[in-house]
Amino acid sequence: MAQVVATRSIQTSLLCPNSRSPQLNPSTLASRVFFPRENNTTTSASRIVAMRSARAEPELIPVSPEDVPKRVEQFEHVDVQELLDNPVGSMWSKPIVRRKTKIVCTIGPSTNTREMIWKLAEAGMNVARMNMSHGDHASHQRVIDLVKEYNAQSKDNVIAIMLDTKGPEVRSGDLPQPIMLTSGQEFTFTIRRGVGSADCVSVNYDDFVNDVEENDMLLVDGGMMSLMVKSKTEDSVKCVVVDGGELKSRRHLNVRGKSATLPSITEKDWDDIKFGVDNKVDFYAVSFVKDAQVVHELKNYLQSCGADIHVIVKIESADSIPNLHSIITASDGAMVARGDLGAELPIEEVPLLQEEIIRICRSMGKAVIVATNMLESMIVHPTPTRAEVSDIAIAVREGADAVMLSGETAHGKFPLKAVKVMHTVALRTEATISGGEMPANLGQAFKNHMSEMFAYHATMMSNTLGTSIVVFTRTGFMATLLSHYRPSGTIFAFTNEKTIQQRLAVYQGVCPIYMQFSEDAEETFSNALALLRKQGMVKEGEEVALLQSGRQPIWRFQSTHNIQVRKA
Ligand SMILES: Nc1ncnc2c1ncn2[C@@H]1O[C@H](COP(=O)(O)OP(=O)(O)OP(=O)(O)O)[C@@H](O)[C@H]1O
Ligand SMILES: CC(=O)C(=O)O
Repeated sequence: MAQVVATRSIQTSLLCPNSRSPQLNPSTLASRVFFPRENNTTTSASRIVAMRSARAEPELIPVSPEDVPKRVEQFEHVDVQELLDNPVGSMWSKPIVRRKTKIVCTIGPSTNTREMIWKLAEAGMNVARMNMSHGDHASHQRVIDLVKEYNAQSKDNVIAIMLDTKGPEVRSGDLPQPIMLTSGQEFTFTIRRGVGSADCVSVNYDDFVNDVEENDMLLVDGGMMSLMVKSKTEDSVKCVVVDGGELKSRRHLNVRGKSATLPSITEKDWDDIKFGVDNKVDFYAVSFVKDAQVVHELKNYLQSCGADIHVIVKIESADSIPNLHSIITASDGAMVARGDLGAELPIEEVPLLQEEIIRICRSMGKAVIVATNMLESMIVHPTPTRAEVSDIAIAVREGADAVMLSGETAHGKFPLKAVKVMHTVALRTEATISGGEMPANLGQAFKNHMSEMFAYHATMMSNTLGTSIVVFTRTGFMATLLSHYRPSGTIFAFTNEKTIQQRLAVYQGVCPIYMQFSEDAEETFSNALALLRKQGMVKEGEEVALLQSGRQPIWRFQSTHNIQVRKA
């Protein structure tokens, strides 16, 4: 499967404070982790390659079809010392390390074909996002059908579908051609329709004039250009250009520090939400949520149509910040939508808010996605900037469930490379996050609840033994609970509901697997272990922690709650 590229020894040897490599200083890191690419003498690295080829082939699964011949490169992160020290064979009985942090890809003109959806999925996409600000229902329908087709034929991978609402975006109107704006010149925005000249353009929002005041800063495209408000008339706002540039048609407009007084869910959004219900998407990403009320409204609507779709709130509006707790409490997860967030609020607040939103979501056991500009330069360049790589690493370290690509995969030149970079950086960063210890103190808050207690102890057990966890879940609840304790091993979540399998794709560390449950618990357990062995997800003889619990126990009579250690 796509995420699998290395073996567990990376995690244990690189990061365990008590292992043979106590400190990650640059010299030990270089010598212990990376193979020299060119060496014609017999170094440790070349001996390892020789040792490896003499053994049974390890479970290294290609990241993409293009990677198949490059097997040695995939070993770049194998711990050389551990290979040398361990007797032949022992290393390969440890669990395989999979990427835990999930990748959301926005699908657009660069990726909306069958071939590209398949390639993205094989490269590591976990969630396909459709931005309803662009395209039409027919084009989004094709993408949904392709993702469903991929899921139906894939044995060991599943892609969730996320519909991102347009929301109350304020945009400038159409222009016959782009206009150059220079610092110091005057420029006017008007609520009159159809205006597009060298010194004035329409705005798609009738209350624009009421919402802005003298000396407000208007940002175009999140700050690519800025204009200061000088005066207003009944239907127009006169500005002076501060930072100039080229103004194109239908550009995003934000007022620094202010949110538009528009409903979070517009008429178009309701139409798109209905489209999502008809197509049974897995998630809505709801734009410009300002309070919990709108989340309740959407959830009530979904309940009234019997739709089981989870709601991810996009935190991007200045007004949402004082209500963060109540908004996230009402939702199933949050997205740190850094584009608009950094336009409505001072840009230096973005990293602090990112950390805070991740912290709140983690404390509440909700999914959290970090979005926008993660590999922006890869829209046009084949390699990322170092700052972008660090940005991904920070989101992974902060504990995001998922990181998101926008223009990089929607209209970029290198969508597959962008996913591979994200995959590699996330995997490498995860290897530096120490595992094998007590799970975070989430358990204390829930210690009187049976499910939480079981998830906590299953995590403890698997961390102590260095195993993966196998969990059986009908509703997804136990798998998400385990995810939030962040065990070091993979959470193999077996479910007999396709919708649950798809939804679990966004959660950190969860590998969701669809399987029919038998009436007999024992038979189901052994079917699950056989399937894991057959797919190469665990090795013959590998130990796993097995958990069956939850609010709706599956086998009430035989095994309501249980944790076991089994050999696959
Ligand atoms: N379904 C689509 N059809 C056509 N183009 C798309 C589609 N989805 C995304 N894009 C293109 O990819 C770009 C980046 O996608 P993203 O989801 O970040 O859009 P955005 O945040 O609305 O950005 P913008 O402000 O440029 O609209 C969009 O600006 C658009 O040019
Ligand atoms: C993702 C998005 O909408 C933003 O960053 O503004």
